[in-house]
Amino acid sequence: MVTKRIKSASKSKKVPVQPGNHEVYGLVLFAVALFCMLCIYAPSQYTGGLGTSVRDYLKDNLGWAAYAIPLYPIVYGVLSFMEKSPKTISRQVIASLILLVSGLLASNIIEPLSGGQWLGYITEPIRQSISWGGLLLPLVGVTLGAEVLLLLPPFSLLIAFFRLISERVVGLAQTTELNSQQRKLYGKLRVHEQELEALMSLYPSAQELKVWLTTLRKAKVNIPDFTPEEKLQLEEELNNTQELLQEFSTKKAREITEHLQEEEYPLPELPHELERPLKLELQSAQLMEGHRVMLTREYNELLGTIRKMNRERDMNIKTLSGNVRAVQLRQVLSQQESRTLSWKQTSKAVTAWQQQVDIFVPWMEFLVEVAAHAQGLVLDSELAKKLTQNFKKTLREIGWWEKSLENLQGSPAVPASKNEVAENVEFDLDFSSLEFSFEDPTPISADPVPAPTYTPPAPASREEEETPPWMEAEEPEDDPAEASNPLEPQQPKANLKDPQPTVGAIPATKPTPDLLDPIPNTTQDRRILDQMARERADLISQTLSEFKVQARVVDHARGPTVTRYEIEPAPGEKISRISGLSNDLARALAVGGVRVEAPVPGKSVIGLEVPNAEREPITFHAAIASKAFGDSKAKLPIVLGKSIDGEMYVGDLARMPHLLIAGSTGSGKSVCVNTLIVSLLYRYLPQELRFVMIDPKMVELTPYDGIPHLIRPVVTNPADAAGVLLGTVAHMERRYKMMSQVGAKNLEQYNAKMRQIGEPELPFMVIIIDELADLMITSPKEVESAIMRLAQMARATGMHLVLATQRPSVDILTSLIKVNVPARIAFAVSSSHDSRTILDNTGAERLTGQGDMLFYQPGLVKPVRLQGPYISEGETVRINDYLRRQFFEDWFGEAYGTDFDGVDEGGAGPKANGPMDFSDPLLRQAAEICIEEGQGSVSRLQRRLSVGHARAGKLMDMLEAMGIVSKHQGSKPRDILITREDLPEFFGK
Ligand SMILES: Nc1ncnc2c1ncn2[C@@H]1O[C@H](COP(=O)(O)OP(=O)(O)OP(=O)(O)O)[C@@H](O)[C@H]1O
Repeated sequence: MVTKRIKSASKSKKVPVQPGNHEVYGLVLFAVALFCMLCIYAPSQYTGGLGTSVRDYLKDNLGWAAYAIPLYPIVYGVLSFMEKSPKTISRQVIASLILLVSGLLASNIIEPLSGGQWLGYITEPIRQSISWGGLLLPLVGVTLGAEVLLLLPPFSLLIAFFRLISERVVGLAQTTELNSQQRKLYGKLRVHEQELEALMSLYPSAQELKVWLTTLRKAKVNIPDFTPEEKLQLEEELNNTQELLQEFSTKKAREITEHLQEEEYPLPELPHELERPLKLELQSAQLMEGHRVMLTREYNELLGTIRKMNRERDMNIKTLSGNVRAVQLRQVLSQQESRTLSWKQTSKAVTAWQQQVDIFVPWMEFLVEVAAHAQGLVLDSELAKKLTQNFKKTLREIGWWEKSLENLQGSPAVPASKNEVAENVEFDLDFSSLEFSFEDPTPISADPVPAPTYTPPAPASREEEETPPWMEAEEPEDDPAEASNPLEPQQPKANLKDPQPTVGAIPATKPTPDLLDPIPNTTQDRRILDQMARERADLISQTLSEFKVQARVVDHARGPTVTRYEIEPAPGEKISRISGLSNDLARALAVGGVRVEAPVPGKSVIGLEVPNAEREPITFHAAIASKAFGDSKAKLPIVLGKSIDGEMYVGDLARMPHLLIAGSTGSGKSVCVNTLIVSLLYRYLPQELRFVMIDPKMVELTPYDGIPHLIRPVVTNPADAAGVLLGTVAHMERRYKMMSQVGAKNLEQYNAKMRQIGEPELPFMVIIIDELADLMITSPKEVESAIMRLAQMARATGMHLVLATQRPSVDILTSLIKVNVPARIAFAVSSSHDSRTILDNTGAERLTGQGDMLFYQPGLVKPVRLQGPYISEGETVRINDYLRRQFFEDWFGEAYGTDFDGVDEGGAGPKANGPMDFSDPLLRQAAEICIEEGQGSVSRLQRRLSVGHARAGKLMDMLEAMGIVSKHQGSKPRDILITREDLPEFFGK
């Protein structure tokens, strides 16, 4: 239509050219053009009144287009002179007019009336209503002008443009779809590849794995060239491979399970002689009683270790019973391997324990005879002397002492039974007539007594295991058996000093430092150390100058694990040049690695941390004896470690308010977790602080089982952990409600109000998870969301989280967890990537292990390097044994213990109590415990039987129903209504 219009327009503009007239037309047109040019282009003083009016009129109405007007008469004038038809140029003229109008429209929309008044009538309403959107109109005009010029159908350019856009969009969508299919394939391939690599690392000789892996890798390279059909085919093949992999893993799992089922860790048996205390009025019997207690405790420890191994094995079998992947196979295999190793040590310890028991048991009978003998007291005092001098040696000489007893003058009192003697022996002897000389081994009779021939048993290896690492290199003095033998009389002495019973309940008190090993004397020769440091400083300066770095060592600070050399760069020298030389510096100093801290906070120097040739041991005992811990005002003080500047860092878990501990295996996490726990145990009674401990590895936290601070037994099954965490979240919400009811904003305010009205206060709660990865693998969503809720909200309620993991990967330390757990401890890791995952910073890859850590919490400029204190297994066992015997009025456990029993699988709430089940195998034991302790307490049962609060509660209800304990009497423990002798009536013989 537009072309038609253009054609008709060109027809209407037809200029008749007559021969001879064309010059006239030409002249007229030139005259018009000249007039227009004069009016429009010339300055106003040359144009006169008419010219100025014409120019003003044109400029006002046409804007800048007025300057183009003279061109048109000139063009047509030229055509006339050349006798050409105006038709030849009309199309271009029309096109130029359309473009001109479009231009005017555009400029009017951009700047009002810059394109003249006439078009302003059209553009003004457009501009006011759609502003710059009105530019679309001139744009259409421009395309129209171009189409006229290029002889194209109207709007064809616009149509072509939109078609192009549509095609591009469609093309892009198609490519995206293609890419996403490809990406999916790559993703699947990667998953299979990882699984295959993991399986191959476990079974390197499995040929089929190699073949599958090669095929997969080839396919991966060729994917871009695959047709869609080939891609579909590949997808199918991948599904098949997945099945094959599953079959392979299941087969291997079956094989491992068969081995696991054969794995047996027999429990040692406690001879019945050791079960009852030695109640003899003899000095030597008191010493021996101490030894009996120690043997029983060792037995319990061994039992604990072996049961743990059996439990771990059962867990392994359970893990392998479902659909297994390489990660589970690896976990089970590595646990099996470490179990085999630890069984080697445990079985040695069992043999050593058995040998000690074999030596000890005859003594119990012998002491009864001594007590029964008329002149036994003489022998007793000498025996006690010898035992105090050298317990182990004396113990081995029972033959000699038996002979001595036989040779004693006077006759035995011949008791009716040995037990009677034990209970009622009375001595009425005159020793003045007796003349004995017990100068060892002088026989007391004329007959020579043969020297003891007993060969002492090999010393138990337990003590060796517990030797702190810094003592490893030291040679034992004289007789190693002597030095580390538990038969030495420290234990009996301690028991003699301790007026409290070795079994049964004692009131809750904080543990005393004497339960810890003595602080070792480690004074190192300062002068030698300074000399060494100076030599190293010279070496550093020399190495720097060899690399043409202008810097010098200005000072040094010797920490327990590393020495920090402070380097001052010359003006203009870049820090990066010095940090870039860390490997060269490590080589020059002949150390494994150095860490550069640039700059040292608060100083204008660069710190170069170089491992010390010899570590300074930091013991937990020394740490809690420090001023920093003693004077700490922290609400929840935890010993973290000693800094390079020699300062003991004591953190406040309440302020952190949650802590993440990560590092590779063997770097010191468990020791650190232990020191954190024991720090709190030294500060708080169970009424003031309670723990929830989750330990899927079943090794690290289980020694705490049974201590009164635990609100429930240590959770070792990852499947239960999510439920317990949800229960903990529910308890937190309960605390919020309780706080809001009394208008308290936090635990401190709540407890202050409770104190005022004489109501019991709520304890702090510390939730410890050692190993987070195991939980995140079992039920990642539940665990993550429970941790999130606790981390975000628990602070005000006095509940704090400590999370430990040896897998610092992003699927375990998710960004959500990291955001909500701001305080971190990083132990040695293998790569800077791992360090970044933990600390969002590099550096942990340069740590030296054995408790060397980087600690960060909000408020610190950067992570601080600390050496964590060491606490041995023996020390924790001693503290736990001490705490296990404690009794306290556990109103909190009675009231809220069930919150922590976990929730049913359906998440319906705490596990239901259910009907009374008098067939509970622990019922008799529960009754015995109550009788032994002289009172009935649910929390005591819970701890001593290692059961949940709900089950302990049920046991107590049953005891009440049977008439063994009295009814619940408010805050007082229940009375016991029967004696031990009555027990057979209830439970049979
Ligand atoms: N603070 C410390 N001081 C001295 N030695 C330490 C310290 N912490 C750990 N060690 C040494 O490192 C060993 C391993 O420590 P630990 O068991 O705590 O490592 P871990 O990181 O928990 O390992 P895993 O993850 O395998 O359980 C300890 O047996 C001890 O010899």
